[in-house]
Amino acid sequence: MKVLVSDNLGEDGIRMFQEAAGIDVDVKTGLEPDALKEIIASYDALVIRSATKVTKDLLQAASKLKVVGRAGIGLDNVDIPEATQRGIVVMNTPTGNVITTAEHAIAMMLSLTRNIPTGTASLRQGRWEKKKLQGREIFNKTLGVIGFGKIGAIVADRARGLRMNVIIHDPFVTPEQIQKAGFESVDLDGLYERADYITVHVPKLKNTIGMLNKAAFEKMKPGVMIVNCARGGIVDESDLYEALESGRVAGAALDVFETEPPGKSPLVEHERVICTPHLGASTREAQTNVAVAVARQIIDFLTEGTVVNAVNMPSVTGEVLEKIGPYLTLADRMGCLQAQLVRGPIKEVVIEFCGDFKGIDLSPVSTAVLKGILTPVVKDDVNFVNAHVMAQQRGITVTETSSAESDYYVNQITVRAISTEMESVVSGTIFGKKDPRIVKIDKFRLEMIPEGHMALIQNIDKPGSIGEIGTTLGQHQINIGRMQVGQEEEGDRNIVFLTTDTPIPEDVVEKMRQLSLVKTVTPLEF
Ligand SMILES: NC(=O)c1ccc[n+]([C@@H]2O[C@H](COP(=O)([O-])OP(=O)(O)OC[C@H]3O[C@@H](n4cnc5c(N)ncnc54)[C@H](O)[C@@H]3O)[C@@H](O)[C@H]2O)c1
Ligand SMILES: O=C(O)CC[C@@H](O)C(=O)O
Repeated sequence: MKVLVSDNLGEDGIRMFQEAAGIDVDVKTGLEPDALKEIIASYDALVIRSATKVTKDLLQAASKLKVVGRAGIGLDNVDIPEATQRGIVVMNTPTGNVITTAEHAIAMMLSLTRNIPTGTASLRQGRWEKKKLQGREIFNKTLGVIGFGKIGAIVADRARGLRMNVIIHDPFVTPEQIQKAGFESVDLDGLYERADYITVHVPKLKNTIGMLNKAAFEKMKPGVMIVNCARGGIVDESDLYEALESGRVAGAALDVFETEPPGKSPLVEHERVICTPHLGASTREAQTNVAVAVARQIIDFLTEGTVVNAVNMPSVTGEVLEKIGPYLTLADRMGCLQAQLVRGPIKEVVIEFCGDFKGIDLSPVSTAVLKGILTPVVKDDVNFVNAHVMAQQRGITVTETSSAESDYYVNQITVRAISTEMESVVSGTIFGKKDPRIVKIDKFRLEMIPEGHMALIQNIDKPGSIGEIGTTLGQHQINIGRMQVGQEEEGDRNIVFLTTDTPIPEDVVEKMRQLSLVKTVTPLEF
């Protein structure tokens, strides 16, 4: 078996590959995409960090490749759908660098509030600026932590040790879980109003890009300090620059950037901004942890077939996978749909299998539902191995039931998601041999293909209602690829599913919400 390590990997990991029986390892870092494409066909495994781009083009040339392993968390640089399509397992190491990154966020906050980098630079230029560089104590100040996942929870804990008042905003973790950890759960506006320091620890998702923007800065306490050691783009860089200039934001500490490296930007050069070049995970300890973890996972996979921390596959044989594959896709999409339909943190998930599932192992299918529910919230952190544990840690109870009866279809999966605010029920089945379809949402029957950019619209079933939706989208040059209409079993409402060629921008969604016969509009992404 041949392993290619194409990004810098901790020595301990490389040594493990060298010492593993039956494995040959080549370390070739910094290759241009074409050079990598030329050699990839002879490798069974590829080990990366963030520099190598595992594109569709590269995967097409990777005829022997069985596994891609990321030493670290982020998989933004891997075309996961294409890898899945080709049966290539994609793994990451979701826990090895979380302490290190949390410590970096704390270090950045302290350095910022005490002007340490500026003081160093000023001394190097022969100045002694005690008055100008006076700082602020963090004792008794309020730290707002956005995102109470692995890193956010450690940051909160360390800040408590520094005697800060820590408040948390995470709409996907129940307030009880946050209180159980000893912190106060608040809504986002409450956090903006009260926090002296704000640190973000959310994944980069459609709804977290630009989360800290002009509107958010305007709600914050004047003089707030911002820390971003999560992902570039979660804090809008040009809005941050303006907020620094206006004085609303007193300082910012950035480890990550919209474009990396950011080059010479006015933000990076701003005197009240301190920066590091994506060093959050860069400690000897974390790099050893992730290198050892990825090496162990890949060696075990190549020699024993064991799958650990795969984001795109459960631990089953190829033969079983062929049978359950369509159900895994269906379950994942149903979970993903529920995550987008449900308001408030989900407390309970009930998965019902009805009808004939002969020869199908249903436990990975349930896991796929949970993975689908959690992916829009935690992105690459959830996989087939940890989905159940992660659900449990978030206070989500999971129940499975099965019965031989199914009303409309040979078999049907129903997922009930119950949050603090509502209950949503979605049913799905497989059409033909492998085509997932959502066949019921609450009281509406339909046949929806869950893929691409979509919108779910509830409207009054009257002539003209669908026309006004089409006209609004047409006015904004948004092409409708597919439209499905579902009728309420009893009542006067319709449910309309649109698939569009491009995502529907927020302002157009707002316009659709204003239409006279439209009740609700929910944009969806699969
Ligand atoms: N700087 C670095 O080198 C470095 C290293 C590791 C991780 N990271 C980044 O740090 C971030 C956090 O990583 P993690 O391992 O703690 O992730 P995690 O998945 O464990 O936690 C993310 C948390 O964010 C919450 N969340 C999702 N959407 C939210 C929203 N709109 N508002 C508030 N909370 C929301 C989720 O519920 C979850 O609890 C990620 O962006 C990750 O990529 C950066
Ligand atoms: O490999 C790195 O240094 C980036 C680490 C981090 O952003 C991750 O996603 O794990």
